[in-house]
Amino acid sequence: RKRTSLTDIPGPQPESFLIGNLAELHQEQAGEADFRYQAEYGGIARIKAPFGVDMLWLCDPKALQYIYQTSGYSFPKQPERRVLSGLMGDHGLTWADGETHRRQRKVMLPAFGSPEAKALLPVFEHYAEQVTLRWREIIEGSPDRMAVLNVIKLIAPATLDAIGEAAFDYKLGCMDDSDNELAQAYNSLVAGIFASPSKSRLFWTSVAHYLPMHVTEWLYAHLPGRGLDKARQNRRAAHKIARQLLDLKSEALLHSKGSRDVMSIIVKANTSEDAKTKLADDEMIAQMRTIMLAGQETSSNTLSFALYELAKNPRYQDRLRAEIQSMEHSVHERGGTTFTTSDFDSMPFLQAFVREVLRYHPAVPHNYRQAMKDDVLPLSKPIRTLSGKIVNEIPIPKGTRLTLSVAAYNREKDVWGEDAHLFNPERFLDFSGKRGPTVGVFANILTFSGGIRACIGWRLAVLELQAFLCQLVSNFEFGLTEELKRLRRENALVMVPTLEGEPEKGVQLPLRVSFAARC
Ligand code: HEM
Repeated sequence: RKRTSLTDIPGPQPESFLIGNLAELHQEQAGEADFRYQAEYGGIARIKAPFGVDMLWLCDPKALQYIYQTSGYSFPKQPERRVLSGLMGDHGLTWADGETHRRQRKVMLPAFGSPEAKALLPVFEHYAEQVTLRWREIIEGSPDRMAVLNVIKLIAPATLDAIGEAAFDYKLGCMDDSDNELAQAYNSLVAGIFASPSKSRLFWTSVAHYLPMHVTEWLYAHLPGRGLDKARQNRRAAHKIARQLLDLKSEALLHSKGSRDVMSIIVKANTSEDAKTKLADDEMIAQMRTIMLAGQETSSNTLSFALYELAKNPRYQDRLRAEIQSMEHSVHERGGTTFTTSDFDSMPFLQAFVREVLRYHPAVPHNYRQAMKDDVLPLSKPIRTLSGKIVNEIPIPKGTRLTLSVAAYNREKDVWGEDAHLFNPERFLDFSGKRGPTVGVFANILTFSGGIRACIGWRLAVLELQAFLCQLVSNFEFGLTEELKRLRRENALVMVPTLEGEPEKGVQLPLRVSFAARC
């Protein structure tokens, strides 16, 4: 009854009093409900949570800028979402809020700057090469020198190994041994836990915010269930390795042998903190698990969708390959064997393609926040309320729950042009630079989020995508398969590719792969 001010905002009909609009947002493919709301209501809509509670859904650039950038910590994550983050990454950075978040992020930031990311390029190039060698072997042994590969299943262990080495200077060995405990623990992790949620699961996940957080945490730690078992198994496997790594890093630092991996830098930064701001051992372990998850599923899914777009758009595939192979010639001419980050920067189509993939296929389609106090959201475009008023700001009461639509912002026509729903890398080639308010941390795309909670690893992610794409596109040609007519962009907190009718098989993206011609 208190939340009367939201009732005047137009929005979609809820499916029922118990489930509100949650089913369409989470059971349909990622972004589908969002695109409908965007087309019908513009940048903001009232949606319903269980028990008829009003929430806001939004993709309005000015409102998003206010929430992510301007308001500091005034829009914390929703508690039930934090508990899910805790399930996957303990009390690490994706779980933390307010002062705890500020303290943790300060210790972690020095490891994620531009020079630190650049120093890790050889790691990504190495694992991209390993994937290339594997695929070569498979294709050479296949009839007609063409194989249908479930690319995501083959890329995921490589990106996990890459993050292991980049973040911890440790060879996890998931590519060599798929029975490896850690490889198993991360195999189809988010899809196994969060894909295709039933209505009852959506209901309980949402109403968990009526319970104190520690009670929900206890329930997740003890309730039976295949998804929860998978999360607990992941926790055990990740903790075992994280504990060993933390001891190794601390020992190395004592002997002044710290290396350039992310965790060594964090361990070092932590030693300069005073007792009050220092991260405790369990927080350090939580960061390691957070980085393993945040840095792996997102990258392998994005890379897989990138290969899918190339298969779908042979013209872009040819153009990208020509640019990469021509740059390879220049590298060889100067006596080099691998690309540098400046080489990547000198490939305009690669830059444009990576941006367009990130825009079009955001690995995290929604962010969830709530208002810590009564507030007013500014809007880029006025809306007409149900009572007929034209308003360009929306007063919201303390506690209002917000679904921030990354998927829809990335398709905003005012920002990206009339063809925003078209996959078109060329938009980034002649883009004038005027896109409305600054929202996202990279190219103003919201995929890495923005502001004080923006993805800390975005530079690493972009480098990794570039390194893998250069190797794979230079060596292989990608084509579509019949199965891809059933491709789903599954909303499993992280967006993952699955095939309609085969949810039990987990992530799938079967492509025809053959050797690429050399120009
Ligand atoms: C394509 C790849 C990636 C995408 C799309 C992505 C996306 C995101 C998004 C949307 C958030 C904000 C989540 C929220 O506020 O609820 C985030 C946070 C985070 N990401 Fe990434 N990420 C990627 C790669 C990486 C990599 C490679 C790392 C580390 C090596 C990483 C580490 C983190 C961490 C630690 C956070 C928490 C930041 C904070 O709350 O302060 N991510 N990421």
